Amino acid sequence: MKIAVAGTGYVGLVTGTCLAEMGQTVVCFDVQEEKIAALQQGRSPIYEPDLEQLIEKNMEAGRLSFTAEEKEAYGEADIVFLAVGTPEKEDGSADLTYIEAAVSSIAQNMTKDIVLVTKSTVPVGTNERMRVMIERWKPRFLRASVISNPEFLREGSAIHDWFYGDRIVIGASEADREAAELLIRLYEPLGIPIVRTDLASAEMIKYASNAFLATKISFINEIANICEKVGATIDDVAYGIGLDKRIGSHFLRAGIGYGGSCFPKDTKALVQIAGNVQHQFELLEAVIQVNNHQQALLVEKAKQYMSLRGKNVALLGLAFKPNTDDVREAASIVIANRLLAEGAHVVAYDPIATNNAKRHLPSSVRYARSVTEAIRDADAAFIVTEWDVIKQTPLSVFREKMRIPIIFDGRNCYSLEEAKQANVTYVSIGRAAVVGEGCEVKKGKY
Ligand SMILES: NC(=O)c1ccc[n+]([C@@H]2O[C@H](COP(=O)([O-])OP(=O)(O)OC[C@H]3O[C@@H](n4cnc5c(N)ncnc54)[C@H](O)[C@@H]3O)[C@@H](O)[C@H]2O)c1
Ligand SMILES: O=c1ccn([C@@H]2O[C@H](COP(=O)(O)OP(=O)(O)O[C@H]3O[C@H](CO)[C@@H](O)[C@H](O)[C@H]3O)[C@@H](O)[C@H]2O)c(=O)[nH]1
Repeated sequence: MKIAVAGTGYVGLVTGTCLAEMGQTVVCFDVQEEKIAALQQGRSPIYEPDLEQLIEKNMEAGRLSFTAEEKEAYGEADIVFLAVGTPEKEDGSADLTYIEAAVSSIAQNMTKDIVLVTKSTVPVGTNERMRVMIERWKPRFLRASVISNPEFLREGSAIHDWFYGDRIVIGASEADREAAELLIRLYEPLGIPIVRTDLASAEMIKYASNAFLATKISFINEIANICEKVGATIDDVAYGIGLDKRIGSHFLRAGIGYGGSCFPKDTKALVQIAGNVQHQFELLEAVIQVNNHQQALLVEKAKQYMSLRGKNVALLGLAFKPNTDDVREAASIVIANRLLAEGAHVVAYDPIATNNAKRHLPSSVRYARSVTEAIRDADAAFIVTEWDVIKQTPLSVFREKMRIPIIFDGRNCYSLEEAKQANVTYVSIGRAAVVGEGCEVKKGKY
C-alpha cells in the first residue's frame, strides 16, 4: 500500500513520519520546494523534539521519502492524507484555498481508487464539499472516498501524541464505510480508542475540543485576575479546582493567554461556523475577548509600577509555548509591540524560536543569545514563555545582572517564596506581588 501526504507542516510531517515508523511506505509532497529540498537531506524545517531523528531513521529504512512532484506523490497512491494549512481569513473564517488546490491536484494525478483523509482542521461541511469536488475532477473510472480524521497533536509533544493520543476520530458517510474500515485497520496497532462518526460530527469534534480547551484557559485567567484583587492565590485555587475529576487538572495554568497556530484561529472559525447558521456563540466570543485582554495584561501591569519610556526591557521567550519554534499568534508579538509603543527598548531572547520571531516582531527589537545577556543592565524583565532555560535561571541571577530587578512573569515560573528570598520585585499572574528592597518601584516614581 502506498500512502501520500499533502503538506509538510507540523501535521503533515508528523503524520508521514509516524506512519512510516509504523511500517508504512509514505511519500510526502509540499508546494514549497525549499522545504522538500531540506527534507530530502534529512533536515526538518520545523523544530519538534525527536522528529528529525525519526525522519532520518525512516528515510534510511526506505519507508519515507519527499517530493516536490505531484505526479510522483499521488500517482499509484492508495491513501492520501491532506495536511495543508487552513489559515484565518480577515473575517475570522477558515481560508480553504490550499485545501481546494490540493484536492484539485490529487484528482488530476491519482491513478488508482483512493481514500482521501482530511487531517487539516476544516469547517463543518467541508469534507462533504470535498467529496463533490473530487467527484467532479477525478478520472471517471476511479473511485475516491473522503474521510474526516482530525488531528489532535500538540506542538512540542507531537510524536508522543501520535503514539499515545487519547482518541482517534474517523468520520465518514455511509457510502465510504469500507474506506473508514481501512483507516481503522491502519490505526489499530496504536491501541488508541477510535471514535467513528459521520463527516460533520468528526469536523465538529475538532473545533469543539479546541474551543473547550480555550474556554478552560480563559476561565482560569479570569479567576486569576479576580484572585489578585481579593487576595487569593491562583496556584492553590487551580489545584483545588482541578482535583475534582469532573473538572480535571489540565489546562488550568493561568498566564498570558493562549497563542499558537490553532486556538486563536479555530475559536474564531467556530464563531463564524455558528454565525453561518444564525447562532451567536456568545460564550466563545467572550473567551476570545478575555484572551485578547490577557495577552496585553502584563504590559498594563508593568505600567502600574513604572513608566516604560526609555527603559531597557528584556523579553524572555518568544515561541507561543516551550519546545517549539512556532511564533504564530504568540503573546510575545502583542507584548513586544506594546512595549515599543510605550517607548521601551526591547532585547529579546528565545532558545529556539529567534529566527521565526524575526519575521513576526518589529525590526527595532534586538536579540540576545542567552537569558543573562538579555537581562544584563535591564530595567525590567518580562517572562513570556516558560522554557526550562528561562525558568531554571535563579532569581538571584536577575537580582545580580539587572539594573533594577523587577520581573513581570506571565507564566508563574517562580514561587513567591523564591522571589522573597532573592529580594527582587516580582509581579506574576493571580498572585500577590513581591516587592524587593531597593526596587520599590511605584507608579510615576521610576
Ligand atoms: N500545528 C498543529 O499543532 C496542528 C494540530 C492539529 C491540527 N492542525 C491543523 O492541520 C492543518 C495544518 O497545520 P500545520 O500547522 O501543519 O500547517 P503549516 O502551515 O505548518 O503547514 C502547511 C503546509 O502545507 C503546505 N501546502 C500548502 N498548499 C499545499 C498544496 N496544495 N499541496 C501540498 N502542500 C501544500 C504548505 O507549503 C505548508 O508547508 C491546519 O488545518 C491546522 O489547523 C494543526
Ligand atoms: O493551562 C494552559 C495550557 C495551555 N496554555 C496556552 O495555550 C496555548 C496552546 O497550548 P497547547 O494546547 O499545549 O498547544 P498547541 O500545540 O496549540 O495544541 C492545541 O492545538 C492543536 C491544534 O489544533 C490541537 O491539536 C491540540 O490538541 C491543542 O492542545 C499555548 O499558548 C499555551 O501557553 C495556557 O495558557 N494554559
